[in-house]
Amino acid sequence: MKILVTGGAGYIGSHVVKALGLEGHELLVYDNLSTGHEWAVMYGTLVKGDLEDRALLEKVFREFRPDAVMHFAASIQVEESVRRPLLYYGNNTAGTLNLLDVMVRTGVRCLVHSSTAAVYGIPDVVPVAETAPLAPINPYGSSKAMVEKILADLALAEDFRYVAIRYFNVAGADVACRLGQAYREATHLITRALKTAHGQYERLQIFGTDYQTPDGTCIRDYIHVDDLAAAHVLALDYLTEGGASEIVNCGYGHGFSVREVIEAVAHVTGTPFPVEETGRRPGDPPALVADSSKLRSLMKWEPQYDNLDFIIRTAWEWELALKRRESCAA
Ligand SMILES: NC(=O)c1ccc[n+]([C@@H]2O[C@H](COP(=O)([O-])OP(=O)(O)OC[C@H]3O[C@@H](n4cnc5c(N)ncnc54)[C@H](O)[C@@H]3O)[C@@H](O)[C@H]2O)c1
Ligand SMILES: O=c1ccn([C@@H]2O[C@H](COP(=O)(O)OP(=O)(O)O[C@H]3O[C@H](CO)[C@H](O)[C@H](O)[C@H]3O)[C@@H](O)[C@H]2O)c(=O)[nH]1
Repeated sequence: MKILVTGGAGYIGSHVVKALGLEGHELLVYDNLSTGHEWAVMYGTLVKGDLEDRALLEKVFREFRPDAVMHFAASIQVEESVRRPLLYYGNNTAGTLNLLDVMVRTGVRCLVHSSTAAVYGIPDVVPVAETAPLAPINPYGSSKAMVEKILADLALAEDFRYVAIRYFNVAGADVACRLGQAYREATHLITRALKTAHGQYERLQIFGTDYQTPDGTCIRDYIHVDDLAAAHVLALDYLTEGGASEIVNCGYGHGFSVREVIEAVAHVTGTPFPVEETGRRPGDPPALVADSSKLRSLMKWEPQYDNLDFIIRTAWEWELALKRRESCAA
């Protein structure tokens, strides 16, 4: 199949491009390279373009004529979204509207969409199922919840089907160490902790120790990026086989606190590092853990890397490879 992948030069998108390429699909990656990298696109053609550029987007759709779209392009940081809400509504909500408009006008009817656990806000029940109410507590989550609503309305109005996958906390790197997170500044917990262990940062801050959790720090469901990539391939197969529109959670179903992650990073790297306890980060819910039984039963998703130490080890090996790459380039 011909698949157009927005944001395919980014962290998660590049792992999905790898998985789709291995399946033999023909790929076109549409990415503005704001946080993504040309070297991360292992398969297909890269077109540098922005979701805002509707004319270019439409030209690319008319020339490539995709059978389906996978949509990763977005702004992704919870804390930044609290400071810069318009950036998030613009890039994530309005940007997706542009994409959907072009899809409808060029007759492309299948979409796999990156949604997020942040749409739940502070769920009453954890692990949280897809049926839980949407009550985002930060603009990032709201920008994605709005897209879900737009998708539902569009699927009613048009011959259009989608799978929205609500990812929990994506972590780790390609097991063959060719891909991984590569941002100028790390904000995600595991990457930030690894870079601190490596000496890039003086200390790791724990954002909040007074949450209603067993050790007072936030709990998240950390899922290996290649397991998430596999879920995308399954979602595409599901749509291709005529499956109806669906929303599915993707996580392992158990969480780790910030303190537990820090301990695991120190253990895997063999390098204890300075930690500072500080105040809460705006927009953070106390605990997010997935009930992914729907993804497992409907799409036969069977994760392979449900092991925090393994996830951290792949990210650590990638971090060391990235440092070697940077020092060769310097
Ligand atoms: N990382 C996580 O833990 C996580 C969790 C839940 C959901 N998600 C979602 O997964 C998707 C991918 O996230 P990621 O972690 O790979 O982030 P990322 O920043 O690595 O990837 C985003 C990619 O989109 C591109 N991009 C951004 N805005 C664009 C625009 N306007 N036009 C064209 N390209 C644009 C960037 O250059 C980048 O390559 C996002 O939609 C994000 O909301 C991520
Ligand atoms: O230096 C740090 C970084 C993070 N944290 C804490 O670690 C936890 C995880 O934070 P991340 O920044 O790694 O991830 P988030 O949970 O904020 O968000 C991630 O997962 C969400 C879904 O759960 C979203 O989709 C989002 O895109 C993605 O970045 C949070 O409690 C955060 O406060 C720290 O204590 N110190």
